[in-house]
Amino acid sequence: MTYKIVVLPGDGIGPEITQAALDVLEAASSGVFDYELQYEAVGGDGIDQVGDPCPAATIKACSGADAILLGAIGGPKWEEAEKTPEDGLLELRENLGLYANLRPTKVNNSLLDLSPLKKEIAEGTDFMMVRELIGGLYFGRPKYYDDKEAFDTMYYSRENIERIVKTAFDLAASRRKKLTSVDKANVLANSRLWRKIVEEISEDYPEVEVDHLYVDAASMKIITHPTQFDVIVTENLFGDILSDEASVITGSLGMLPSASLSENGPSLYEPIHGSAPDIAGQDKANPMSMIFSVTMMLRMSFEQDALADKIEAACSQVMESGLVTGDLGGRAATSEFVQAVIEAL
Ligand SMILES: NC(=O)C1=CN([C@@H]2O[C@H](COP(=O)(O)OP(=O)(O)OC[C@H]3O[C@@H](n4cnc5c(N)ncnc54)[C@H](O)[C@@H]3O)[C@@H](O)[C@H]2O)C=CC1
Ligand SMILES: CC(C)CC(=O)C(=O)O
Ligand SMILES: [Mg+2]
Repeated sequence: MTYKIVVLPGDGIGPEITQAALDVLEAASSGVFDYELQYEAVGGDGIDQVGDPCPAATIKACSGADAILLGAIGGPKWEEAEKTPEDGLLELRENLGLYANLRPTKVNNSLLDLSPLKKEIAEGTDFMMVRELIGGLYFGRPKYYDDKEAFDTMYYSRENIERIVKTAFDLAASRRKKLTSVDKANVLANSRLWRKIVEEISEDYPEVEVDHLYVDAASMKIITHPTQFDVIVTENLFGDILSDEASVITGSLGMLPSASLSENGPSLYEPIHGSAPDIAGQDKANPMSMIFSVTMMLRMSFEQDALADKIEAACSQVMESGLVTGDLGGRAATSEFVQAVIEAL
């Protein structure tokens, strides 16, 4: 069977790390996993190519794919566009119904030196952040600003909270059976409903231990006690911020992949970071976030665990040898790192 993967390279370092990860996939998968790639435009690339950061043709191609890979979008060139690359990304997520964004923070214990945290704090860190992706402040209407005032709307329906919370409980039940719900229920009405629903749904998962943290305290505990977490579930904005914070426990934002799931359609895999305009086009980007996005795809969409293991083992071997990109304190170019991974396969 030949699987169809739709590739959305996007902007900035997006195309560079996408190509890097696809080179690794091609080298590793020969004779094992058969796929075809279809390239489509999104973000600033969509604006430049067809005047739309979320072209109809892209949505159509994604809807018919077995899986989707996205690099990153955005950059100064399109900041003043009527419809920005970020608007396009949100539209893509909403159109494809990608309600659950899974962001794993897993420290490789043989690469503890890469973490800015003390070894004894970072060692054993392995948690999954489940971020609600198509609700909350990023989508709520009305939304408005002029020179005198501005407002956004934070809105969640019961159904949308139930859906993400159940996904997180299912995941916790399949892991170490601990779920931490992060909210701001001491202040926000949204969070009060969120917390109530978490408590209700917990009745159906007696084997899962549940606790609640306010988002401010959670941001502190993720850094001081990262190993206390197994699955974290939270709303869109909090998850966006906390996952960038969590990523650096592994050494760099450039290490973290994600999987976005819908109820019935294909899943989308993308790094958690943005288009990094400050290093774009310089062969400096860390491609690990995209390589891990590919291995998440192999596991979750195609049950190709052995192939994913093989790619990750080659990456670990290269990083353990000290060959790492600048964000991890090294000097390797993206191309040099990828070549070494391909040789280590
Ligand atoms: N999903 C997406 O496509 C996202 C897009 N963005 C967009 O990206 C653009 C840049 O935003 P920033 O706030 O600068 O966030 P960013 O995540 O692009 O970069 C933050 C910092 O991390 C570094 N970095 C990120 N990924 C890296 C990698 N793979 N290797 C090495 N270093 C890496 C960058 O060089 C920069 O110093 C904006 O237009 C923003 O809206 C931001 C976040 C997510
Ligand atoms: C650019 C935003 C729309 C998204 C973002 O920061 C993210 O998904 O992490
Ligand atoms: Mg973000």
